[in-house]
Amino acid sequence: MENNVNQDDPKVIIALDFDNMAAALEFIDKLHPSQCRLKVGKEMFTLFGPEFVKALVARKFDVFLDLKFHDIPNTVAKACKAAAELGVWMVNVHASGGKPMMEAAKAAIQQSQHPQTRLIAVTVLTSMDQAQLSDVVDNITPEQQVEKLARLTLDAGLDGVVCSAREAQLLRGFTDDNFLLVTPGIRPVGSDVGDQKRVMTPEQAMAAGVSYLVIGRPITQAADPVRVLDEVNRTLVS
Ligand SMILES: O=c1ccn([C@@H]2O[C@H](COP(=O)(O)O)[C@@H](O)[C@H]2O)c(=O)[nH]1
Repeated sequence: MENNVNQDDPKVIIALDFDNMAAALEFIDKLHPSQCRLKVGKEMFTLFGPEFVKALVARKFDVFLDLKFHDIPNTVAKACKAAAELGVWMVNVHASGGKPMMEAAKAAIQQSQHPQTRLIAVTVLTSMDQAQLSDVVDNITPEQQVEKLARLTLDAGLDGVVCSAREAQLLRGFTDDNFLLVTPGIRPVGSDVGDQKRVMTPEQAMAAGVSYLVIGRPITQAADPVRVLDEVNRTLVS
C-alpha cells in the first residue's frame, strides 16, 4: 500500500465489474480497506452470487451492493433485507420506484440483522444525457429530474442518492453532508469516458460536495490500478 490518506473514510468506491472471480480477488488482494471501498454490481453478483460479496466483507472492505432494485414495495423490501444481511455497507434502489417502495425498503433494513446498512436511491443514470432522458420523460432536464428524485428520496428518509457529480452543487442547496451523494461517472483527467455522459474529475467532484466517488474502468483497466488509485487519493488530500 503506497499511501493511506483516507484511512478513516476512504472516498473512492471501486466498481469491480470483473467477469472472472480469480482476477477480481487477485486485484483486491493488492488493496487495503483504508484505501477504498468496493462496489459489486449486477454482473459480478449474477456470475458469482452472495458468496463473492461475503468474501469481500470477510476481508473487511465496506461493500456497496449496487443492484438498483426496482420493483413493487414488498419485493424490494425483502431484497433489501436479504442484501443487508450479507453484511454490506450500502445497498440501493431506483428512486423512480416511488416513495412507498423506498419507505418499505428502509423499514425492512431497519428490521434486519444489520440496521446500520446505508440505503440510497438512483436518480438519473450517469450514462444518460438530455437526449436519452427525453426518450423516457418529457420536458425535463437531467438536473431537474435528479432534483425531483433526490427530494423524494430525502422525504422517504433514505441515506442519500446516486447522481452525477454535475448535480452535486444543486443538491447541496437543500441537503447537508449527512445526505450521501454517491457519484459514478468519475473520470481522472485523460481517461476514457466510455458510455458515461455526465462526468467530472475526482477533484471537481469533491469540490462540488459529493460524498463518495465511484470509479471503475479508469482504475480496474489501468496498467497499474493501484498506482491510479493512489494518485486519485493523493488529489483528494485537502
Ligand atoms: O448512474 C449510475 C449508476 C451506477 N453506475 C455504476 O457505476 C460504475 C461506473 O463504472 P465506470 O467503469 O467508472 O464507468 C458501473 O459499475 C455502473 O454500473 C453508473 O455508472 N452510473
